[in-house]
Amino acid sequence: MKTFKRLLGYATPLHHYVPEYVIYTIIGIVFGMVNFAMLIPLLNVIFDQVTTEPQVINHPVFSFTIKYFIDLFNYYFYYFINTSGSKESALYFVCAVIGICVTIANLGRYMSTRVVTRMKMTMLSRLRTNLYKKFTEQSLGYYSEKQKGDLLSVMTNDVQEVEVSVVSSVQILLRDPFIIIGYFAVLFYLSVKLTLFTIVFFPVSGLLISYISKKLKQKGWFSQELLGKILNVTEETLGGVRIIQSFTAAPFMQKKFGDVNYRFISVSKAMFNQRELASPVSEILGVMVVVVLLIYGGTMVLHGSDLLTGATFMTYLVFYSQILQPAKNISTAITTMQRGIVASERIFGILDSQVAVQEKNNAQPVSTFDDKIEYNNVSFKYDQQYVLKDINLTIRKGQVTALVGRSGAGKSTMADVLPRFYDVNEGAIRIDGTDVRDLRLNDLRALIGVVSQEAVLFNDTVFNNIAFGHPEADREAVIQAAKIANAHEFIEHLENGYETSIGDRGLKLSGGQRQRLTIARAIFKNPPILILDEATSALDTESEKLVQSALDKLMQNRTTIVIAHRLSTIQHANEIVVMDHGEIKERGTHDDLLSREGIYHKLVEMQEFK
Ligand SMILES: Nc1ncnc2c1ncn2[C@@H]1O[C@H](COP(=O)(O)OP(=O)(O)OP(=O)(O)O)[C@@H](O)[C@H]1O
Repeated sequence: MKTFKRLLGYATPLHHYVPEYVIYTIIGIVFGMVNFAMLIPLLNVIFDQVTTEPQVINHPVFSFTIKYFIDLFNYYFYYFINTSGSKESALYFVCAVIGICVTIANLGRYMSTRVVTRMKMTMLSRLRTNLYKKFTEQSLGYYSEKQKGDLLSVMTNDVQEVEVSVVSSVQILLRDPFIIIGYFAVLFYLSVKLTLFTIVFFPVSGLLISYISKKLKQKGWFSQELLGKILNVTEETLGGVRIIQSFTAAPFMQKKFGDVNYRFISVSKAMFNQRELASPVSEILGVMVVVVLLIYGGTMVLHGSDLLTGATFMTYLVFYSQILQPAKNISTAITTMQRGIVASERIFGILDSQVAVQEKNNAQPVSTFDDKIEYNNVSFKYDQQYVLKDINLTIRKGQVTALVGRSGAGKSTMADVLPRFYDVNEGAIRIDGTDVRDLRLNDLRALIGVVSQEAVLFNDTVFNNIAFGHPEADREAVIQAAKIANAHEFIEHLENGYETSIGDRGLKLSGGQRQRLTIARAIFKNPPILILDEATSALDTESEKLVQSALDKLMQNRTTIVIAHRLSTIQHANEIVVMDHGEIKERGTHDDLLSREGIYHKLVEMQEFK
């Protein structure tokens, strides 16, 4: 219930929808009922129950009661017979009333669905927006624990499930009980005795029918498990065709598959047959109920009860049949609602997840970097094991610091803790003496530019990729950045220049072009501190040169931490920090370190650097 209330909260303010919805729904129900009520005069006319003798009926005095409207109808009914002297004109009149009522009833229903659609769309759009916002704000640690597919599935499937199950169930639960109440009121009006009988009989039979059909439907989703087995055997086979063939094991595998397949087929057959039984069984039971009603009510009519005429009884049956569908709808809505609630809980699970890296309430603004970055006794772990152990490092303004070491040594982690993609577990990182955790998060990140190995670009124009996050940026500044990054020339040759859309993740560009665009993006941002993760994959010499010279220009006049893979970068670094198993093992310049014949020396010997 709490989840449900919270979901409705996403459609607020409810008063924008509820009164309108109630009015349209009532119009739909009332005119729908009037429509069926027209059966009585219609049947009476057709079966000759109406005399053409002139009748004196006075125009009723207005009051907001059912009686007034019945009297008004009767007034006109006989008015037409009296003036034309034929019953046909009454028939036309009744048909005209039916036509008008059907139109109004359907208009009411249509308008009410429009209100629901409006409310539904508001709710779904807000849910999606909030999820997306959370995805952009959630810290990186969260994403290493969660599967991307699961998160996407929440954004698509679960939101859709809420749409299908919760919203349509709510629509039914807000409408169909009123329909049932309304129709029961009319049933009482038509025959109290028969309705008292129905009222006892209806819920008992309804529950019985829904119980039996649910039992039949429920059985057997275990065949999903068998389907899984079929997939497993197939996957195993596809991965091992070579082995299967070389061991001439095809017949063996075919038999293995055949067994699983046979079991799946027989279980599925039984399951489908049983499921299909639900519908005829409930239909037969439903008709039985009507048959009992027919016998009971029919006997009343045959015995000439004053209370029930033939036409009234038939109308009664029509009204009664109209109750069955909403009753079924309500029972299905309650079950489907459960599914929707489970889906919403998954959505709320994400929305409620704690963001590990948060800004302090009294965080300090910062806009410049003046002196140094310090790692003071920094230790960090993702899970159990420390990945950074008691790191102490000072990087002075304007310096290039190269981080080198074997794969898994902790270089990327060193870089990631600076812009607070993760918070350190022990020690502190300070920028100009202030702990990064005391700074405003956006200010801190504005100081730092990140150029990663993988050129991450977005499906947008070249311009928007360079001026990422600043669509209003000055065109000249963007072009200038592209020029410095050696990208201007190739951009000019693109179909629409800076307005060319670069496709999904920049697939329309070459590897080197993508990298130069990411460099242009960093140049445009113009941060004082740069974290550069050098690409390891080789480009062709021409492209490599362009990228390298772009990088050199990017690094000019900046403080750079580079996860270095190129000897040229390392040689020019002011300090090389050699990491191993999360610790700084050696530091110094290239020549220093070579002469020490330690880890660095080995790395160079093993040609780890290009
Ligand atoms: N998100 C994560 N969750 C858990 N452990 C991680 C995560 N990222 C990295 N690690 C582990 O932390 C250690 C250091 O990883 P890191 O990526 O910092 O090394 P690296 O020196 O940059 O390696 P490479 O040169 O291969 O990128 C590794 O043992 C790695 O398995």
